Amino acid sequence: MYSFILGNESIKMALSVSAGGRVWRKFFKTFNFGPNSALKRFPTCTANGRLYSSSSDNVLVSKDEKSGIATVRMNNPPVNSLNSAMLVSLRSCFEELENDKSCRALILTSQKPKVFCAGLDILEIYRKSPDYVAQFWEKLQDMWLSLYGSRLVTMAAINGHSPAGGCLLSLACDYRIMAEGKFTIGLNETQLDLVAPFWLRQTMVDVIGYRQAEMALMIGALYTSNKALQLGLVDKLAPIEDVQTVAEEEVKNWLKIPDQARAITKMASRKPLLDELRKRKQEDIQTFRDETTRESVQISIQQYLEKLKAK
Ligand SMILES: CC/C=C/C/C=C\C/C=C\CCC/C=C/C(=O)SCCNC(=O)CCNC(=O)[C@H](O)C(C)(C)COP(=O)(O)OP(=O)(O)OC[C@H]1O[C@@H](n2cnc3c(N)ncnc32)[C@H](O)[C@@H]1OP(=O)(O)O
Repeated sequence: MYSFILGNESIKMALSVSAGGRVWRKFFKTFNFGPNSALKRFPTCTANGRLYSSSSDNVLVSKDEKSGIATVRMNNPPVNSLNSAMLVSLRSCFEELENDKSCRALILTSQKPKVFCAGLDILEIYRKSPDYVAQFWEKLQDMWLSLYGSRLVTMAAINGHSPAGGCLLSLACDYRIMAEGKFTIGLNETQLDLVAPFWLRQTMVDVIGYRQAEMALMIGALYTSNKALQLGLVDKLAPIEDVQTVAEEEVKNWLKIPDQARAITKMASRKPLLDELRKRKQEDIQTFRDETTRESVQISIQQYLEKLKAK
């Protein structure tokens, strides 16, 4: 049912055949669309009809064959923090769905309600070697490129807290539905003495506008669902138990729009930022590695970890 990835060429070919031709080919040529990856295979994924998951089960994927809507559930207890394995699994799943020509949309959510994603696993950047940190950052870049650059309708069903890297995931999607209540979302990096990279800052500006983004980023603000809705950081609220259903309804509306026109329009607006990161990937890795391994930043991270544990 699910074919394993053969690389970028196969998706170009499959879609240009299935969607009948020239327009798709031109589209791919123009936008260098699809996974930006040298990755040819996933970590072992088992496919049995509608449900499959990565070998470590940290990302669970199910797909409704009739509608072409896939649901990607993050499953890395206790708080879905993004460690290396998680980043690789997410990217693999996004790419697999991207290359599945019967897939039209993905809903990203958490298997564990109340926490959508706690952001980067802080332990992955605490007292690690510069090389380790650099590799970790590249995994984040690649995962982001595959989600932000996806041809699919991408919907974040934010069923809980979504700080920092959780907000990054949501911002990479086309539409965000968040659980009502006491949950928070935002880019709180400065609170950890970290600086959000240019591509993340830009998505925040694109979504909520310059003034609000500048302020939010400087003070590392975490917003409640209501405030996030007011700012446009999320598009809709729903009771936590309904977030998934509301997301499915919303996706169905989006799928009334012809895929090709929608995807080309999306790519036209996202291409500059995608290209910019592809171009500056090594520079961005170097900055992250150098900034994160600075002793003063390591001390701030340690203090933040202690605060978290003491909570
Ligand atoms: C000039 C240019 C420079 C450029 C580049 C330089 C730097 C760039 C740097 C960064 C930018 C990258 C963008 C992303 C950054 C990040 O994501 S950093 C991570 C930030 N995340 C947070 O601040 C969230 C912290 N967590 C929480 O607030 C809460 O856990 C929660 C609200 C998500 C959930 O609350 P609870 O359900 O109450 O759960 P607990 O708090 O009890 O947590 C359970 C358990 O998990 C541990 N934990 C929580 N979050 C993390 C995490 N992010 N990483 C690792 N571990 C985490 C927590 O300590 C508990 O552990 P135990 O006590 O059970 O051992």
